[in-house]
Parts: sequence; C-alpha cells; structure tokens
Amino acid sequence: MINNLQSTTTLSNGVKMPRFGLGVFKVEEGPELVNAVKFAIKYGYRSIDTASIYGNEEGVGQAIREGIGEAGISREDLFVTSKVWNSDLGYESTIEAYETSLKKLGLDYLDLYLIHWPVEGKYKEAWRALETLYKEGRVKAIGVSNFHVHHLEDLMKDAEIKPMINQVEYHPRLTQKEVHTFCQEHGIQLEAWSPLMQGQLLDQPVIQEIGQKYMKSAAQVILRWDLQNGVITIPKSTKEHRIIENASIFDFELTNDEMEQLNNLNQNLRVGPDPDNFDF
Ligand SMILES: NC(=O)C1=CN([C@@H]2O[C@H](COP(=O)(O)OP(=O)(O)OC[C@H]3O[C@@H](n4cnc5c(N)ncnc54)[C@H](OP(=O)(O)O)[C@@H]3O)[C@@H](O)[C@H]2O)C=CC1
Repeated sequence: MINNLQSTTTLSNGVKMPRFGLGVFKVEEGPELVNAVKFAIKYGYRSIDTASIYGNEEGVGQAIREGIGEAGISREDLFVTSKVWNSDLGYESTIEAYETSLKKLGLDYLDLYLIHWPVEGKYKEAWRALETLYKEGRVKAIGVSNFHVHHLEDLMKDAEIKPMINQVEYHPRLTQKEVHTFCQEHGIQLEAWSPLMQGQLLDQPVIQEIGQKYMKSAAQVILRWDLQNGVITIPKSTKEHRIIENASIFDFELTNDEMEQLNNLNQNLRVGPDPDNFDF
C-alpha cells in the first residue's frame, strides 16, 4: 500500500526502501541544507539522497544526527543514499570513496550506494567494489544511476550481484519506457531524479487541470504519478512549505485515465545529460 510517507518497497535483496525521499542536489553546505534535511525528517521523510559530487555530505550527516535526535528516531529508521563519482570509479578508488563518504556523513553504513554515471570502461571495476562492500555487509543495498538498457546488460554480463536500483531522470516529459520495462523484468527498482523536471513542468495545463480536481498542486500530481507508476521519487526542496507540500500525496489516487494522460506527455525530453553522451 502506498498510503503514507513511510511506505516502502522491497528491493530484490529484501531490503525495504521508502518510496519517497528528499534530494539535495545543488544545496551547498550551510544552514539552508541542514534545515532542509531536518525539516524533512521532522515531517516524516525517511529517505535522503546525496552524492559525493554534491559536496554536502558533511551537512547532510550533521542534519541526520540532529534530526533523528529531535524526532526521537534512530539511524536505522532512515534510508541514506550516496553515490560514487566518476573520477573515483575503479576497484580500490571506489572502496576509498565509500569510506570517505561514510566519514563525511559521520555514519557507519549507507543504505544504498550507487555508481553515479556509466563511465565506459570504468563502471565494471567499480561494480566489483560495490559487490565487495555489499558482501562484507558494509552497505545494505547497491545500485546504479543513469544506466541505459545497454549499460545494464553489459554490467550484468559480468556481475555477481544484480543492481537493486537504477536511479534515472524521470518525469512526465521523460517516461523512460524502455529502461523502466527492462528494470521491471529484471527486478531492478527504478528511482526518479529531477521528478519535477527541476520546476519546469509545474505550469503544464494537463497536470494543473488534474491537480484542480483533487485540490493538489502540479508538483503533487507528478509525485503521485511517480508512486502509482511504481517509481521511487526524491524531489528536492529547501523550503519548509514545499517539503511539506511535496510529501502530501498520500490522500488521493489518480485514475487510470489520468495516469495515461500524464504518461502521454512524454517527449523524451531531458533536463540533464544523456547517459550516452556526457563528458564529465
Ligand atoms: N543521479 C543523478 O545523476 C541525479 C540525481 N538527482 C537527485 O534527484 C533529486 C531531485 O532532482 P532535482 O534535480 O533536484 O530536481 P527536482 O525535479 O526535484 O526539482 C527541484 C526544483 O524544484 C523546486 N521545487 C521543489 N518542490 C516544488 C514545489 N512543490 N513547487 C514549486 N517548486 C518546487 C525546487 O526549488 P526550492 O528548493 O526553492 O523549493 C528546485 O528548484 C536531486 O536533489 C538529487 O538528489 C538529481 C540530478 C541528477
């Protein structure tokens, strides 16, 4: 049942991951970051998505420590994700990157560690490192990000363990049908980044009209659509009122017809780079 903010989905290895969380891309270290993560925890979010390249793991860690203290919950109640950056892909270097992320976050394990981008010639060694970390029990789940079907197929040819997650750009303008279907067939959970298309979809008339019926904002309609499509979603906001708004999506249900209308907005349009064509 997707009936509350703490609803989880069970990954292929049995780990439960919240279907909804907070993203913190482009939020620099400082009070705005710490407050955003703390608001989120206070209002019931249980999943936080960061990455070493965001340069904010220390603040996220501080906010987690303070936030769980104030909310009276424990570390185990939270699901924390980070990602290994491109320049650290390699066996030893990925293990070192994991240790550095842990140190910065002040945590002794992550719930999920992802390969951030499928850098050709490098992601397989990095995957071996993630497998080691997983087998040693140092991380609860491992996965990838920005992997097309051909990247997944290539990785899985040599992998001992299948990725549990693929985190990709996903919103009504980019419904990722091919990779979504592939992931469903292989038990890989899809997770949406930039679910709100970084704010660019909020004036879209079809989305707004659906929202009016339920007295919901365009952002809430999109995030509900993610959940009903079985996709984990991690919208970013640093504003307290939007952190609350984005999570207030568990009291309405889109009809099949509305889901279809939203699916039909797809234009294969990206706000981020295509994983087949990036140079960082
Ligand atoms: N794996 C990867 O390669 C990537 C992963 N990600 C992850 O996905 C997360 C989400 O993606 P992100 O790119 O941040 O973009 P989102 O699609 O989540 O959009 C965030 C933007 O929308 C605004 N916003 C949020 N909620 C509302 C609302 N209810 N009404 C109006 N505006 C709103 C925010 O502004 P404000 O803060 O002012 O509210 C911000 O400008 C990231 O933070 C990151 O964790 C993102 C990119 C790449």
